[in-house]
Parts: sequence; structure tokens; C-alpha cells
Amino acid sequence: MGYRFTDLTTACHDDWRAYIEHDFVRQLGNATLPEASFRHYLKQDYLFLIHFARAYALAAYKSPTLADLRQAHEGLKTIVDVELGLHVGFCSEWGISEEALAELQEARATMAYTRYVLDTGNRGDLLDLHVALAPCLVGYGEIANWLNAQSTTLRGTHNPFDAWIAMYESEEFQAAMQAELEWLDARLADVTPARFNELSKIFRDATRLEIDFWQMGLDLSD
Ligand SMILES: Cc1ncc(C[n+]2csc(CCO)c2C)c(N)n1
Repeated sequence: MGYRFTDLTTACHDDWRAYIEHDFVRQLGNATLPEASFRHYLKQDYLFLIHFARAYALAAYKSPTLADLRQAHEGLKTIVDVELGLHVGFCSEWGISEEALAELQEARATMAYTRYVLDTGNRGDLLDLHVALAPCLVGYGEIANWLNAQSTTLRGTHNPFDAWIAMYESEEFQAAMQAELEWLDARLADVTPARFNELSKIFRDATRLEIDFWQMGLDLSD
């Protein structure tokens, strides 16, 4: 007993590294990612964010305490009022209009990942749901930090994807990631080995679905 978040990444080490260091991420860092792949990713990420907002609404429903309810409410507000607006603006800079976003067909990888998270939250409790969301929230912060540690990463105007890295290395985003890590560490401290095994399975599944999401971008798959 006495688990913490890093025990989850250790338990699925190879999948976690495959997600953080995926070719999509490497190519985004060294500015060789085909623009069509980035556009495809941006479009599907719009749909992803909408379902992610629904997952926060589910977290509100699953909240046993007022503190948990407030946290879920904040998450939902941030996505709906801030992140989706930023994302629509970002898409428009990449030539994707709001009308085009509204008409998108959801790719199978988007469907698989988002519905997995919602189903996990539906059948489980708030901790199951947070663990299913963790690769998204914690992973993107770790990816930005990993990219910054690579000598091959290009920053600034030489990299068309620089704004993407900047978003996830930002103080605000890194603080949100830290808050989530603290919440998870506090909950994981009390779980039994059997419960930890269940949670690692959820974490691994969600991490593998993040890998598929990157691959969908590279392959332009629908
Ligand atoms: C496939 C995919 N996975 C993770 C993120 C990152 N992300 C989405 S919402 C959110 C936090 C909301 O407060 C974060 C970090 C993404 N954009 N797309």
C-alpha cells in the first residue's frame, strides 16, 4: 500500500514511453510533422474536447463531496469557456473553420478513446474516472517537458507547431497538472494492491488509446 501516481506509469512503463515519445510527438518537436497530420489531429481533438467536457460533467455527478464537485465544475468550465474557444481559434489559424468543425465525422480512434473514458467513469467511481483521464491531463504536460529536454526539438518561429508546445509547457497548464497529480497521490495512498491492479489496467488502456490517437494523426485514419 502507499501507492502514488508514478506507480501507475511504472506499471505500464513501455506503453507510457510509447505514448510520450510517439513519432507524432517527435515530428511535432523537430518540425517534420506533415501539416495534414497536424490538421487531422486538430479536427479530431475538437471532438475529443467536447467528450472530455462531458467526462467532467460525469465527474460532477460522481462527486461524493463538495470539494470534488467544485473541482469537476472548474474542469468543465475551463474546457467549455476557455479551452474550446482557444481550440477553435487555433484551428482557424490552421485554416479549419468553425463550420468545418461542426460537420466533422468522428474518427474511430476518437470514438474508442472518449467512450472508453465515459464508460469507465459510468461503471466505476470518481477515482476510476480520474485515472482514465490522467494520461490526457498528465501526459500532455510530460510530453511538453520531454520535448523541451530533446536537443532535436526546434522552438520559436522555425517550428510551425511551437504554439502547441508553448500551451502545454505554460505555467498555468503545468500547475493544473500538478494539482491533478496531488489529487491522485492522495487517493492512491490508501488503495489495496488489488484495487491498484484494477486502476493500472484502466491507466494502461487509456494510455494505449492515446497512442492510437497519435497514430490516427500520422495515418490520417478516420
Ligand atoms: C487526445 C488528447 N489527449 C490529451 C489532450 C490534452 N487535454 C485535453 S483537455 C485537457 C485538460 C482540460 O482541462 C488536456 C490536458 C488533448 N488535447 N487531446
